[in-house]
Amino acid sequence: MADPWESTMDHAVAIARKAGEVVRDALRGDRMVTTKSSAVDLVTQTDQKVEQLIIQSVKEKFPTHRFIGEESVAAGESCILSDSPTWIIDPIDGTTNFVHTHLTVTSTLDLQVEFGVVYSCIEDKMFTARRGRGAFCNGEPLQVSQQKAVEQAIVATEFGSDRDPEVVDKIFQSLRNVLCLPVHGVRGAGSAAMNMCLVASGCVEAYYEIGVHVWDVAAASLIVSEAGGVLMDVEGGEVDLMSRRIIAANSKTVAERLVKTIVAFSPPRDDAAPSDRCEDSTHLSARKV
Ligand SMILES: O=P(O)(O)O[C@H]1[C@H](O)[C@@H](O)[C@H](O)[C@@H](O)[C@@H]1O
Ligand SMILES: [Mg+2]
Ligand SMILES: [Mg+2]
Repeated sequence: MADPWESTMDHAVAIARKAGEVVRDALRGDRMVTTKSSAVDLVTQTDQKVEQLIIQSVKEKFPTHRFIGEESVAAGESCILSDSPTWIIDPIDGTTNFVHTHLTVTSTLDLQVEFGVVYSCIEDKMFTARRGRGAFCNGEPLQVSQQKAVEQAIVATEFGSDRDPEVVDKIFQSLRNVLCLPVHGVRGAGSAAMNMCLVASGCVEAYYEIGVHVWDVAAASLIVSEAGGVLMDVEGGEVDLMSRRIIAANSKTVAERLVKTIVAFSPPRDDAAPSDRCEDSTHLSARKV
């Protein structure tokens, strides 16, 4: 049966590839860095340029579609899912890697519940998933790891950009608990979306994080699910993409072991009123890197 969203997803893949070209070009030049919710929550002009490139390109083809973009929300736009087709965009997931010219940088585009696209532009890996039709990397099918014993697993996580000592303590308590399960290892790609694509690819058994945003995880969530993986809230139950908490695992067994291990807390939700979000954008002076 013909897929009504096929041409839309093709456009998403094409614009993700174009975004990757812009990011790769920017890596060869200077990057002006400013900060958002904390001194280590970085953003560059390239993040903002790529997000506008994506949004303008989609608006031209699909004028009724809505958007939740990381940098648009940072500039004060709402972060509310509507009944209209809504694109959730992270122009650069792994901005800190981008600023430090590390390798893993992705751009993510998600059209809520229909398809997800994550493009890792340095590796030239295009991760895609269409609801009910599987997950792929450069056209090759993806399948999560079959390892169900968490003691034989590698788990991915990130430390986020909140440096409140009480939050950092909870993050480290979780990390300690996970390491002492024990697990074979803990890894972090510096990009939530890339960590989740590693789960979908069977490279690591699970990823968890408290403090991510909906734009970090929306596209890769569908890629994990379509690769046979499981999404769960850190306290168990269905994941809520606006809650800023997620476990993406190869199986319910591994996900439930992590639920018992993680020290849960609840950051301000992405769909909270702007005044209730801790992400009040305080753009400190720009610096060139
Ligand atoms: O690079 P961005 O899009 O800002 O996303 C990352 C976020 O800044 C970090 O705090 C998280 O720990 C990562 O998982 C995100 O990928
Ligand atoms: Mg991100
Ligand atoms: Mg980003």
